[in-house]
Amino acid sequence: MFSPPTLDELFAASHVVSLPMRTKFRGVMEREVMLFDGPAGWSEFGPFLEYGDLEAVRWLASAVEAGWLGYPEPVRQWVPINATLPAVPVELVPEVLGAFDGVHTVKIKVAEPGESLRDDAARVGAVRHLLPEAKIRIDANAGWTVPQAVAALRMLSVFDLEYAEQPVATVPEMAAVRRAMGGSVLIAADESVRKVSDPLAVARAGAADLIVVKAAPLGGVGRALDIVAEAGLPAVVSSALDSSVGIRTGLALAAALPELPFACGLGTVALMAGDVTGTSLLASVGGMSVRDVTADPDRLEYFAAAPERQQWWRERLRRCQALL
Ligand SMILES: O=C(O)CCC(=O)C1=CC=C[C@@H](O)[C@@H]1C(=O)O
Ligand SMILES: [Mg+2]
Repeated sequence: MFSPPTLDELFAASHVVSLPMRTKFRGVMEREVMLFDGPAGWSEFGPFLEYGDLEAVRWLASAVEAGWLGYPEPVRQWVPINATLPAVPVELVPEVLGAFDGVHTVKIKVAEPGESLRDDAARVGAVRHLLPEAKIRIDANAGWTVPQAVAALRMLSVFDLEYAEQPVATVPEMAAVRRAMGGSVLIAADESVRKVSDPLAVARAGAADLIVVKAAPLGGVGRALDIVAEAGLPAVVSSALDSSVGIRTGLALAAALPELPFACGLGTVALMAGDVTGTSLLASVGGMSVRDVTADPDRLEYFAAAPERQQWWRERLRRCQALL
């Protein structure tokens, strides 16, 4: 029987770092996470700062599973990876994509607050121009209403989209967009899987063609594998903007899924200007080999968060551990 770590064991294994970003992503220029040096390997607890404890506790379950139990047997040793393009101005597109090696698939953020469909079309068009053969997927992070999504997808489909991720917020809205598009653009569910009490509702409602799965928000690799099996839909593994330690967990999920029909969004360390290891998990020639990651003590010290932020994370850990 697995006996989970006590709070004292978690405290003793923990390190809080603040990693600088190269490009603003989710509106932030730095990513704070807590890492654990667990008996089964390094693991990451990095719910975004604004998340409440009930959501954050799933990220802790994932970190405990990874650090104290380890990962399931991989069924593949290499995972195809997409480049991720934040909602940057068009003139920055070549530079941001230049950080990714061997780009066959690009995920582009669209529907950013304060931006217009014209900005989205310019960004997607710039990628299509730069990479005529690449697969292009877009992610609206629920930024559109149903009519806006239908209009946007009709317009952006001229650039040939692999799929559109979370165009709208709710499951019924996702179903409405999917119906309206009639299969001309595939619909992927992200927030409708990872931020809801029932991650299978979207599949049951026939509201998506595929699901995006992220190990930490779903409570770990084991639970994510179960969700994919039960959903019965193709799955894309993606990151939560993690350090290489957290990416390792996503990689374990991608490596263990019986089918992996899409490139995975695990290349996001390329968007960061600092990492906890000198051998970052970065894609090369469009993919990543499955391997372990160890945090480097010098980097943990160099990127250590300010004392008051460490305290904030310890309080969060205390509250979430009580909810596990
Ligand atoms: O899937 C990818 O290409 C990268 C990961 C990614 O886009 C995300 C990571 C973390 C938070 C999210 O806002 C975002 C997403 O919505 O998928
Ligand atoms: Mg998404």
